[in-house]
Amino acid sequence: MSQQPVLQMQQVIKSYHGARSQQVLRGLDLAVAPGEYVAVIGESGVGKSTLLNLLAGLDQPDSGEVRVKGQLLSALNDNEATLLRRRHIGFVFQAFHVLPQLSVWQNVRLPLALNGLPDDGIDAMLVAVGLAEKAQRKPRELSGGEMQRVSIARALIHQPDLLLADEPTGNLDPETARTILDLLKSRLRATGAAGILVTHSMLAAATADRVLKLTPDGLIAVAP
Ligand SMILES: Nc1ncnc2c1ncn2[C@@H]1O[C@H](COP(=O)(O)OP(=O)(O)OP(=O)(O)O)[C@@H](O)[C@H]1O
Repeated sequence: MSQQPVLQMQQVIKSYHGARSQQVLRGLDLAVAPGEYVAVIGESGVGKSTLLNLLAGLDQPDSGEVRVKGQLLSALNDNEATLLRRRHIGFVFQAFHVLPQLSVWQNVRLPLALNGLPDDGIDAMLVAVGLAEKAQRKPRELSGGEMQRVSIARALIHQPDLLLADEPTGNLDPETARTILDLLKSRLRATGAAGILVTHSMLAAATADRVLKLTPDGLIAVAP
């Protein structure tokens, strides 16, 4: 990889110590180049959410390194980790997580406001995701597919380097899911962000450039 990876994991180990201890990730390595779109599939309980939480700096590995834009996450304090996440990462979730009291336009503006950036590009982004005419609507007036369009627009408006998508089409019917996956890919391409799509669905994963299967033995490349 000639450019510095936007995301790099090296020998990441993560265990949980509940009623019984369980090592979920056992020495994971992953590098994602700027602009690359990678899907991670894997069976329920194998550790996909655990992996995403580590990538987002929301949890810490027992050992090993996670770097975002070259910055070692474990070297950052909580405030620095929040700032890195806010500025450089966008999130899309299965449950949308749009704020119900804000309009579509205000939801999309949030990352700009949080980063102290000007309100530029919101209208163009809403056109790009097909929501220009619904800018003043509240989320309760939207369909599931429309809500996911809002969250894609919100995840990319501040031009993050990395987008993390956790089962983004899990709540959508197959036809809407297909449209949303196509939109996600085209918006990633348009903004130049790298993407990590975590999904159960091989059909969804096949829209990415590279598909990795998370297994108890690590990440294994599979043909898209
Ligand atoms: N906070 C926690 N404490 C203890 N065990 C946990 C915790 N979070 C996850 N686990 C366990 O770690 C394993 C991996 O969970 P994780 O949620 O990462 O899997 P997943 O691949 O995302 O699953 P799914 O596809 O069903 O969402 C599971 O066995 C789960 O029970």
